[in-house]
Amino acid sequence: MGDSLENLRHELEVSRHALAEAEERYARLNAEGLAAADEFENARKQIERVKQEWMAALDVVEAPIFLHDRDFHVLRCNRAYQQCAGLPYSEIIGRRYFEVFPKTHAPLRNCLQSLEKKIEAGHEEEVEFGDQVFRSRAYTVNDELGAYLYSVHILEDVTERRQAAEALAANEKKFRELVESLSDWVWEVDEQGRYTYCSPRVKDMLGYDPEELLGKSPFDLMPSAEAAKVRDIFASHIAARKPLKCLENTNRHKNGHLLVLETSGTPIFDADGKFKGYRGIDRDITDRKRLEQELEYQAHTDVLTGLHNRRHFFELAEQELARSKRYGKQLSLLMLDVDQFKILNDTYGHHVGDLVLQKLSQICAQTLREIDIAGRIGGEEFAILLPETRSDHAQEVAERLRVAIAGATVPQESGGFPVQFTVSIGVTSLVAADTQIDEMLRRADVALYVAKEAGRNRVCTEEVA
Ligand SMILES: Nc1nc2c(ncn2[C@@H]2O[C@H](COP(=O)(O)OP(=O)(O)OP(=O)(O)O)[C@@H](O)[C@H]2O)c(=O)[nH]1
Repeated sequence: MGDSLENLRHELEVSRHALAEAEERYARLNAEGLAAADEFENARKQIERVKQEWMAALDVVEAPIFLHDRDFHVLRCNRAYQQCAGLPYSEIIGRRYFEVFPKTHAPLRNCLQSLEKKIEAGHEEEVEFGDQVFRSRAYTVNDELGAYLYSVHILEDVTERRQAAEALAANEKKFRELVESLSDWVWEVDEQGRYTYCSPRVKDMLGYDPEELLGKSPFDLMPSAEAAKVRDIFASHIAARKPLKCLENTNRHKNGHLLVLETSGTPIFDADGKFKGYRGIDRDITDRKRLEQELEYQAHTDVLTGLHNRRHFFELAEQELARSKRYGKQLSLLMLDVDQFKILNDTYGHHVGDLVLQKLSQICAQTLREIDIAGRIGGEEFAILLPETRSDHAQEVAERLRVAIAGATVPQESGGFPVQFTVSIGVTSLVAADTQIDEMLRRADVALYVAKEAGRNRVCTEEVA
């Protein structure tokens, strides 16, 4: 009995201890529980605040943004998304985004890509929605262990950018077609004068593919003497950043022949005003130059004899007179007339008369110097200007001519004896009082008249006292 009481007391004592411990543990746990509940509540509030801040931040973003789950149900969306969808927040959440906005009837490709975990973020993708174009970016968000949490989708309105890009591409195409349809060669050079662009027309013009010329300079295409001549002209324009206007230059075709180009261009500057080179065109004017030269030759030349015609002789003579006076140089003039030309024509025919005039011109060309100026100023009347020649030397030249002409013959059409002919020559030289070539011509004419009167086939000089 005593033992069982003792046992009971012992058990009571143990139970009392256990109870005290339990009470103590309860009190401790209760206190911890309350603290945990507080902590939980604080954390919940903090999470809510952060969430609101994030939503507020997303709302100010102009691009539509939404979060969705694996089944494409919208979890959250910003204000821009609601505006695009034309629905309030409450009517969007929980619906599949492609049935709301953009209504593509199926998930976007890049969204599927990121969900399939092939890539963290899907490729950018353009989505057309009505008149608008959006650039879609999709991201998958996972927890630390890699488990899927949700997807984020950003849609950026790129309608204007795309329209601008399309307009630019259309403009570029138009420009390229225009450039390629031009008969001129369009080019660009950098600040060093090296080609950075050549239109395909250069192939027809110079025989080179455009790529062959990139990095080369225009002077590489010119004969070296021409390059040296033109380089200075180009250089002065470029140094002053002046437009190049119709600058003529001779170039060598890839196959070797020469052609004349006309170069025009304007300087190019970047947005900061820094000089970046020139852009312009080259036109092949070879045929035009040839025609111009031909016309000029015809306008200046006597058809029968090939000497300067009357008008051109007077132009050149006036220039020479002015130059001689300016530099104090000597200048002499010969007036030369075929003797009895009328009889010669009447006797042998007009054709033989023409041959006489041609023969006489040939002898002049052979006897005179390069700088002498010979012109046919009347039917059988010739004038010869001898620059830097004083009177006695001019008389010698005239005498040499007279003798050479007297020794020449022209054949007859009928095959008879060759025909001889003579000339009379009047000589005069520049004096300080002369202001126009007419004054010298008048004196030479007087001398010529004297030569004719004195019996022809002779040289006479009209000196001024
Ligand atoms: N064959 C030929 N004759 C021409 C040409 N131009 C002028 N004549 C002739 O040249 C002749 C000039 O004759 P004139 O002015 O009387 O002089 P000329 O007979 O030479 O006599 P002088 O001068 O006194 O020695 C005319 O008969 C013209 O018809 C031409 O291009 N060809």
